Amino acid sequence: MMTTPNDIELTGVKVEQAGKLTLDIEHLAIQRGQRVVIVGANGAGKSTLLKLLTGFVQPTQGSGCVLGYFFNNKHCLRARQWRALRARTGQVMQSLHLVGRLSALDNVLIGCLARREAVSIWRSWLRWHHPAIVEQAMMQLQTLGLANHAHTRADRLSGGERQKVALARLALQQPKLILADEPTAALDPAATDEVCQYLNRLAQANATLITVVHDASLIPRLADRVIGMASGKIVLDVSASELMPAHLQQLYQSANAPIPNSSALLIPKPCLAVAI
Ligand SMILES: Nc1ncnc2c1ncn2[C@@H]1O[C@H](COP(=O)(O)OP(=O)(O)OP(=O)(O)O)[C@@H](O)[C@H]1O
Repeated sequence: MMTTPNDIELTGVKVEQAGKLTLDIEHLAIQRGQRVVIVGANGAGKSTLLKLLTGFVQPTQGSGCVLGYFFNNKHCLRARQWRALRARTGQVMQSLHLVGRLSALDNVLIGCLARREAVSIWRSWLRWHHPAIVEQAMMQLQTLGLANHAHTRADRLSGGERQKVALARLALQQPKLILADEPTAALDPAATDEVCQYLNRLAQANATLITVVHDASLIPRLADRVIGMASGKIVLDVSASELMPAHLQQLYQSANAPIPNSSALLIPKPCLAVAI
Protein backbone atom coordinates (compact mmCIF):
# COMPACT_ATOMS: atom_id res chain seq x y z
CA MET A 1 0.00 0.00 0.00
CA MET A 2 1.31 3.47 -0.91
CA THR A 3 1.83 5.74 2.11
CA THR A 4 1.60 9.51 1.83
CA PRO A 5 4.99 11.12 2.53
CA ASN A 6 5.44 13.51 5.40
CA ASP A 7 5.89 17.18 4.48
CA ILE A 8 6.95 17.91 8.05
CA GLU A 9 8.82 15.79 10.56
CA LEU A 10 10.27 17.09 13.83
CA THR A 11 12.15 14.94 16.32
CA GLY A 12 13.28 15.98 19.79
CA VAL A 13 13.08 19.67 18.90
CA LYS A 14 13.68 22.23 21.61
CA VAL A 15 13.87 25.97 21.05
CA GLU A 16 15.26 28.29 23.67
CA GLN A 17 14.78 32.03 23.37
CA ALA A 18 16.22 34.52 25.85
CA GLY A 19 16.97 31.63 28.22
CA LYS A 20 13.38 30.34 28.09
CA LEU A 21 12.26 27.01 26.57
CA THR A 22 9.61 28.16 24.10
CA LEU A 23 9.22 24.95 22.08
CA ASP A 24 9.65 21.34 23.23
CA ILE A 25 8.38 18.78 20.71
CA GLU A 26 9.20 15.10 21.05
CA HIS A 27 7.85 14.07 17.67
CA LEU A 28 5.58 15.59 15.08
CA ALA A 29 4.86 14.26 11.60
CA ILE A 30 2.43 15.94 9.21
CA GLN A 31 1.52 14.15 6.02
CA ARG A 32 1.39 15.84 2.65
CA GLY A 33 -2.02 17.35 1.97
CA GLN A 34 -3.17 17.19 5.59
CA ARG A 35 -5.13 20.14 7.03
CA VAL A 36 -3.95 20.75 10.58
CA VAL A 37 -5.34 23.32 12.98
CA ILE A 38 -3.17 24.35 15.93
CA VAL A 39 -4.89 25.64 19.05
CA GLY A 40 -3.65 26.79 22.43
CA ALA A 41 -3.73 29.73 24.80
CA ASN A 42 -1.64 32.88 24.27
CA GLY A 43 2.07 32.11 24.60
CA ALA A 44 1.58 28.34 24.05
CA GLY A 45 4.21 28.28 21.30
CA LYS A 46 2.02 28.15 18.18
CA SER A 47 3.74 30.98 16.30
CA THR A 48 7.16 29.75 17.42
CA LEU A 49 6.37 26.39 15.82
CA LEU A 50 5.43 28.08 12.52
CA LYS A 51 8.62 30.17 12.66
CA LEU A 52 10.69 27.03 13.22
CA LEU A 53 9.24 25.50 10.05
CA THR A 54 10.48 28.43 7.95
CA GLY A 55 13.80 29.02 9.69
CA PHE A 56 12.91 32.23 11.50
CA VAL A 57 13.85 30.49 14.74
CA GLN A 58 16.49 27.77 15.01
CA PRO A 59 16.29 24.58 17.09
CA THR A 60 18.54 24.50 20.14
CA GLN A 61 18.24 20.69 20.09
CA GLY A 62 16.77 18.07 17.77
CA SER A 63 16.13 17.86 14.06
CA GLY A 64 13.51 18.67 11.48
CA CYS A 65 12.66 18.01 7.86
CA VAL A 66 10.29 20.35 6.00
CA LEU A 67 9.38 19.72 2.35
CA GLY A 68 12.50 17.58 2.08
CA TYR A 69 14.87 20.14 3.61
CA PHE A 70 16.64 18.62 6.63
CA PHE A 71 18.04 20.71 9.49
CA ASN A 72 19.13 20.23 13.07
CA ASN A 73 20.82 22.20 15.81
CA LYS A 74 24.26 21.54 14.23
CA HIS A 75 23.37 21.61 10.55
CA CYS A 76 21.46 24.76 9.72
CA LEU A 77 20.24 25.18 6.16
CA ARG A 78 22.12 27.69 4.02
CA ALA A 79 20.39 30.98 3.35
CA ARG A 80 19.66 29.94 -0.23
CA GLN A 81 18.05 26.67 0.99
CA TRP A 82 15.82 28.57 3.43
CA ARG A 83 14.88 30.89 0.56
CA ALA A 84 13.98 27.89 -1.62
CA LEU A 85 11.91 26.40 1.20
CA ARG A 86 10.14 29.72 1.86
CA ALA A 87 9.41 30.07 -1.87
CA ARG A 88 7.39 26.85 -1.61
CA THR A 89 5.75 27.91 1.65
CA GLY A 90 2.88 30.37 1.58
CA GLN A 91 2.44 32.37 4.75
CA VAL A 92 -0.52 34.36 5.99
CA MET A 93 0.69 35.87 9.21
CA GLN A 94 -0.78 38.28 11.75
CA SER A 95 1.32 41.04 10.21
CA LEU A 96 0.49 40.61 6.55
CA HIS A 97 3.69 41.93 5.00
CA LEU A 98 1.96 43.78 2.21
CA VAL A 99 3.85 46.66 0.61
CA GLY A 100 1.69 49.65 1.50
CA ARG A 101 2.71 51.90 -1.39
CA LEU A 102 2.07 49.18 -4.01
CA SER A 103 -1.37 48.48 -5.45
CA ALA A 104 -3.37 45.42 -4.43
CA LEU A 105 -2.55 43.89 -7.83
CA ASP A 106 1.21 44.50 -7.48
CA ASN A 107 1.12 42.94 -4.03
CA VAL A 108 -0.59 39.85 -5.44
CA LEU A 109 2.00 39.67 -8.23
CA ILE A 110 4.74 39.48 -5.59
CA GLY A 111 3.44 35.93 -5.02
CA CYS A 112 4.71 34.83 -8.41
CA LEU A 113 8.30 35.87 -7.58
CA ALA A 114 8.57 32.50 -5.86
CA ARG A 115 7.71 30.68 -9.11
CA ARG A 116 10.77 30.38 -11.28
CA GLU A 117 8.80 29.70 -14.44
CA ALA A 118 6.72 32.83 -13.94
CA VAL A 119 9.39 35.46 -13.56
CA SER A 120 12.96 36.41 -14.30
CA ILE A 121 15.03 38.56 -11.95
CA TRP A 122 15.21 41.59 -14.22
CA ARG A 123 11.46 41.43 -14.84
CA SER A 124 10.80 41.35 -11.12
CA TRP A 125 13.06 44.41 -10.66
CA LEU A 126 11.11 46.27 -13.34
CA ARG A 127 7.82 44.89 -12.00
CA TRP A 128 7.04 43.67 -15.51
CA HIS A 129 4.93 40.54 -15.47
CA HIS A 130 3.76 38.33 -18.27
CA PRO A 131 0.16 39.25 -19.22
CA ALA A 132 -0.97 35.69 -18.40
CA ILE A 133 0.37 36.10 -14.86
CA VAL A 134 -1.34 39.49 -14.49
CA GLU A 135 -4.55 37.84 -15.65
CA GLN A 136 -4.14 35.09 -13.01
CA ALA A 137 -3.58 37.75 -10.32
CA MET A 138 -6.69 39.66 -11.45
CA MET A 139 -8.70 36.44 -11.40
CA GLN A 140 -7.68 35.77 -7.78
CA LEU A 141 -8.68 39.31 -6.77
CA GLN A 142 -11.97 38.86 -8.58
CA THR A 143 -12.65 35.56 -6.81
CA LEU A 144 -12.20 37.36 -3.50
CA GLY A 145 -14.44 40.25 -4.58
CA LEU A 146 -11.58 42.73 -4.82
CA ALA A 147 -11.38 43.36 -8.57
CA ASN A 148 -12.53 46.96 -8.05
CA HIS A 149 -9.61 47.55 -5.69
CA ALA A 150 -6.91 46.06 -7.93
CA HIS A 151 -5.27 49.45 -8.45
CA THR A 152 -5.82 50.79 -4.93
CA ARG A 153 -2.71 51.20 -2.79
CA ALA A 154 -2.56 48.47 -0.13
CA ASP A 155 -2.28 51.03 2.67
CA ARG A 156 -5.66 52.45 1.62
CA LEU A 157 -7.47 49.13 1.97
CA SER A 158 -9.36 48.00 5.07
CA GLY A 159 -7.92 45.28 7.32
CA GLY A 160 -10.22 42.65 5.82
CA GLU A 161 -9.40 43.71 2.25
CA ARG A 162 -5.67 43.53 2.99
CA GLN A 163 -6.20 40.06 4.43
CA LYS A 164 -7.78 39.00 1.13
CA VAL A 165 -4.94 40.53 -0.91
CA ALA A 166 -2.52 38.42 1.16
CA LEU A 167 -4.60 35.32 0.29
CA ALA A 168 -4.68 36.17 -3.42
CA ARG A 169 -0.89 36.52 -3.31
CA LEU A 170 -0.72 33.09 -1.67
CA ALA A 171 -2.75 31.58 -4.52
CA LEU A 172 -0.40 33.05 -7.10
CA GLN A 173 2.59 31.60 -5.26
CA GLN A 174 1.15 28.05 -5.63
CA PRO A 175 2.75 26.87 -2.36
CA LYS A 176 3.23 23.26 -1.29
CA LEU A 177 2.87 24.22 2.38
CA ILE A 178 0.55 26.93 3.72
CA LEU A 179 1.09 28.40 7.18
CA ALA A 180 -1.76 30.62 8.26
CA ASP A 181 -1.62 32.37 11.63
CA GLU A 182 -5.14 33.52 12.52
CA PRO A 183 -6.05 34.20 8.87
CA THR A 184 -9.56 35.34 9.72
CA ALA A 185 -8.71 37.69 12.59
CA ALA A 186 -10.60 40.97 12.09
CA LEU A 187 -12.89 39.55 9.38
CA ASP A 188 -16.68 39.63 9.48
CA PRO A 189 -18.57 36.29 9.34
CA ALA A 190 -19.14 36.41 5.55
CA ALA A 191 -15.48 37.18 4.85
CA THR A 192 -14.45 34.47 7.33
CA ASP A 193 -16.48 31.93 5.35
CA GLU A 194 -14.92 33.10 2.10
CA VAL A 195 -11.40 32.86 3.50
CA CYS A 196 -11.99 29.35 4.89
CA GLN A 197 -13.32 28.19 1.53
CA TYR A 198 -10.40 29.82 -0.25
CA LEU A 199 -7.81 28.16 2.05
CA ASN A 200 -9.50 24.79 1.57
CA ARG A 201 -9.41 25.24 -2.20
CA LEU A 202 -5.69 25.99 -2.05
CA ALA A 203 -5.16 22.93 0.15
CA GLN A 204 -7.06 20.76 -2.33
CA ALA A 205 -4.50 21.76 -4.95
CA ASN A 206 -2.17 19.37 -3.07
CA ALA A 207 -0.86 21.71 -0.39
CA THR A 208 -0.45 20.95 3.29
CA LEU A 209 -2.37 23.49 5.33
CA ILE A 210 -1.45 24.45 8.90
CA THR A 211 -3.67 27.06 10.50
CA VAL A 212 -3.40 28.62 13.94
CA VAL A 213 -6.81 29.63 15.26
CA HIS A 214 -8.22 31.01 18.48
CA ASP A 215 -11.84 30.76 17.38
CA ALA A 216 -13.00 27.19 17.96
CA SER A 217 -15.80 27.53 15.41
CA LEU A 218 -13.14 27.55 12.65
CA ILE A 219 -11.85 24.09 13.54
CA PRO A 220 -14.49 22.05 11.69
CA ARG A 221 -14.04 24.28 8.65
CA LEU A 222 -10.24 24.05 8.39
CA ALA A 223 -9.06 20.83 10.03
CA ASP A 224 -8.59 17.14 9.38
CA ARG A 225 -6.44 17.04 12.50
CA VAL A 226 -6.22 19.21 15.61
CA ILE A 227 -3.04 19.80 17.56
CA GLY A 228 -3.23 21.50 20.95
CA MET A 229 -0.22 23.23 22.46
CA ALA A 230 0.61 24.37 25.99
CA SER A 231 3.96 25.65 27.31
CA GLY A 232 5.68 24.85 24.00
CA LYS A 233 4.57 21.19 24.03
CA ILE A 234 2.04 19.23 22.02
CA VAL A 235 -0.55 18.14 24.57
CA LEU A 236 -3.39 17.19 22.22
CA ASP A 237 -3.27 15.49 18.83
CA VAL A 238 -6.57 14.13 17.52
CA SER A 239 -8.40 13.89 14.24
CA ALA A 240 -11.00 16.63 13.81
CA SER A 241 -13.76 14.03 13.95
CA GLU A 242 -12.52 12.83 17.36
CA LEU A 243 -12.29 16.32 18.84
CA MET A 244 -14.58 16.85 21.81
CA PRO A 245 -15.42 20.21 23.37
CA ALA A 246 -13.90 18.82 26.59
CA HIS A 247 -10.49 18.56 24.86
CA LEU A 248 -10.45 22.29 24.23
CA GLN A 249 -11.92 23.16 27.60
CA GLN A 250 -9.10 21.19 29.26
CA LEU A 251 -6.47 22.82 27.01
CA TYR A 252 -7.54 26.37 27.80
CA GLN A 253 -8.42 25.79 31.44
CA SER A 254 -5.01 24.22 32.14
CA ALA A 255 -3.46 27.45 30.84
CA ASN A 256 -5.88 29.45 32.96
CA ALA A 257 -7.07 31.19 29.81
CA PRO A 258 -10.61 32.08 28.80
CA ILE A 259 -12.12 29.60 26.35
CA PRO A 260 -12.43 31.23 22.92
CA ASN A 261 -15.88 31.24 21.35
CA SER A 262 -17.24 28.99 24.06
CA SER A 263 -20.59 28.66 22.26
CA ALA A 264 -18.75 26.81 19.46
CA LEU A 265 -17.33 24.43 22.05
CA LEU A 266 -20.84 23.54 23.12
CA ILE A 267 -21.80 22.38 19.62
CA PRO A 268 -22.90 18.77 20.08
CA LYS A 269 -20.56 16.20 18.57
CA PRO A 270 -22.75 15.17 15.57
CA CYS A 271 -22.80 18.80 14.37
CA LEU A 272 -19.02 19.00 14.42
CA ALA A 273 -18.82 15.81 12.39
CA VAL A 274 -21.39 16.97 9.84
CA ALA A 275 -19.68 20.31 9.40
CA ILE A 276 -16.40 18.57 8.58
N1 LIG B 1 11.98 36.31 20.38
C1 LIG B 1 11.59 35.83 21.57
N2 LIG B 1 12.41 35.87 22.62
C2 LIG B 1 12.01 35.36 23.79
N3 LIG B 1 10.82 34.75 24.02
C3 LIG B 1 9.98 34.70 23.01
C4 LIG B 1 10.31 35.23 21.72
N4 LIG B 1 9.26 35.00 20.90
C5 LIG B 1 8.32 34.38 21.63
N5 LIG B 1 8.75 34.21 22.89
C6 LIG B 1 8.03 33.55 23.99
O1 LIG B 1 7.72 32.24 23.55
C7 LIG B 1 6.45 31.85 24.05
C8 LIG B 1 5.61 31.35 22.88
O2 LIG B 1 5.32 32.47 22.04
P1 LIG B 1 4.44 32.30 20.73
O3 LIG B 1 4.42 33.62 20.06
O4 LIG B 1 4.92 31.14 19.98
O5 LIG B 1 3.02 31.97 21.37
P2 LIG B 1 1.63 31.79 20.64
O6 LIG B 1 1.07 30.47 21.07
O7 LIG B 1 1.75 32.01 19.19
O8 LIG B 1 0.80 32.96 21.32
P3 LIG B 1 -0.37 33.92 20.75
O9 LIG B 1 -1.62 33.09 20.74
O10 LIG B 1 -0.42 34.97 21.80
O11 LIG B 1 0.02 34.45 19.41
C9 LIG B 1 5.86 33.05 24.78
O12 LIG B 1 6.04 32.87 26.15
C10 LIG B 1 6.68 34.22 24.28
O13 LIG B 1 6.84 35.19 25.29
